[in-house]
Amino acid sequence: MILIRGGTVVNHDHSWRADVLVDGGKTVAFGPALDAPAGTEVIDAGGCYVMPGGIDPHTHLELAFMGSVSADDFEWGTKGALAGGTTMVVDFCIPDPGQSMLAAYQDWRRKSEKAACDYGFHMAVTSWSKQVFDEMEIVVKTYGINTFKHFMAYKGALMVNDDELYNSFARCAHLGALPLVHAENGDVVARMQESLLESGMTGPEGHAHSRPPLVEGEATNRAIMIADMTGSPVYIVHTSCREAHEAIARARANGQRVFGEPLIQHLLLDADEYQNKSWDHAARRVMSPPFRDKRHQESLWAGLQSGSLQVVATDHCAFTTEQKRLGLEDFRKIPNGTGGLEDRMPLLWTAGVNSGRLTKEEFVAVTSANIARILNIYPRKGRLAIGSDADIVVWDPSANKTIHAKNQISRIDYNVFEGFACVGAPVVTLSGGRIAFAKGELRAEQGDGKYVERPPFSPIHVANSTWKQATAPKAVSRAGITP
Ligand SMILES: NC(=O)NCCC(=O)O
Ligand SMILES: [Zn+2]
Ligand SMILES: [Zn+2]
Repeated sequence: MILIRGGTVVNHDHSWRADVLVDGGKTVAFGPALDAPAGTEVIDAGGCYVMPGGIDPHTHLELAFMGSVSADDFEWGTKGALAGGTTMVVDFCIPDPGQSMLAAYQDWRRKSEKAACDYGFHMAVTSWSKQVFDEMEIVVKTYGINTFKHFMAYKGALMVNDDELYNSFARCAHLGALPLVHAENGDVVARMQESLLESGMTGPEGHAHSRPPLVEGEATNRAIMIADMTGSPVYIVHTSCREAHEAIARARANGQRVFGEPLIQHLLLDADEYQNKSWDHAARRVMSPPFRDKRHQESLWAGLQSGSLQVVATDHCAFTTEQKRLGLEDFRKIPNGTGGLEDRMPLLWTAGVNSGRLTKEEFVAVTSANIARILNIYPRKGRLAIGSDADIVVWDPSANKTIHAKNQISRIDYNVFEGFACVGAPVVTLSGGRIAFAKGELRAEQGDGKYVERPPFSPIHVANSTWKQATAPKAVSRAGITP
């Protein structure tokens, strides 16, 4: 047993002073002054907040992508996560061209055996066929995956067209699953890339110029409207700009079930980085969508404050400088992706809670509770309650941590947040009832994490489909043919 003594318990809707008792991987009791049964390990949480461990629903660990394999695998990615207060990741299972979803799932289960914290998968739909239609049902019913990812970008590789989106969203609606979308107009990006290269722009700045906010705003609108026509809710990953946020906010104001996920990178890092004279510096920051200017960052923060954006993730897809150099001659070949798993929670606390943009309860909402509800694993995850998984972070709001690549757990040789000074960090992370990280020391081992199945037909899905059925066009019943 573990007793967390003297802290303030913070859930997304309420905070109160309580000790927390953990037993057998679950949270079993709360109270103002709990006794420690014999043999109990006591954690002093005086002056600290005791919160649900973070859930990062957007990672790419050991992903074969753009001619390389992302450098953080399930072991190092999840160890970094735990050191930063995140206790569950959801990674994207992406079938190779022509590979069945079932085979891809087996590959991901093999790769993820090394995970040090709990994990789940989203399944990517990269083409449409009878086989895909059939396999989606197995993925939901047998593998416990209730989310399907669609790329509107990466033309010639992962991109799907509107017809495929429509078919897949409709299938998701039927199966009680939620479609996720990478929303950038891949056709337009490809044309802009060609013209920038023809004009002689080969460096990483070309990556940003080929993916302006309009490319994302257009695709976000399109995905949202296609989802509405199929009767499905939809979740837009890595929402990076005002145009995309406004599309989501507008749809929500119209009663549509749409969710938006800004990344910590897009909240904090500027488009200016791509103008840096150092090729390596700029290339290390190449990701899709690219970083934006302050106007967009302010819009994303406002979305988190007002509730029109619900989740902060990382899209952790880390490549070394050497891997980035695959694109030295042509920015299209720079592997897309950045890291952030270890840093998301301290950075968001510092820039969000310490600035007054977010309350500590809203911090819990956007780092765990909201996504747990969207993924239909709440309150097992995303809440401190009796019977919930003991995935807990003891958070010291006065702890100082300056981010340096030389101290990080990630396997890459730099950190896009290098030098950021954080105030607020985990002192202890419990994962599945065990101390995974304490006072700077990582205790979790590879393989400690468990695969988390997620049932379909979340309350959100049920409400949405009930409403859609009630408001669907109905045939007019007529007594006979009128001559
Ligand atoms: N985001 C990014 O640049 N890399 C990972 C793949 C994706 O999410 O698009
Ligand atoms: Zn993406
Ligand atoms: Zn991604």
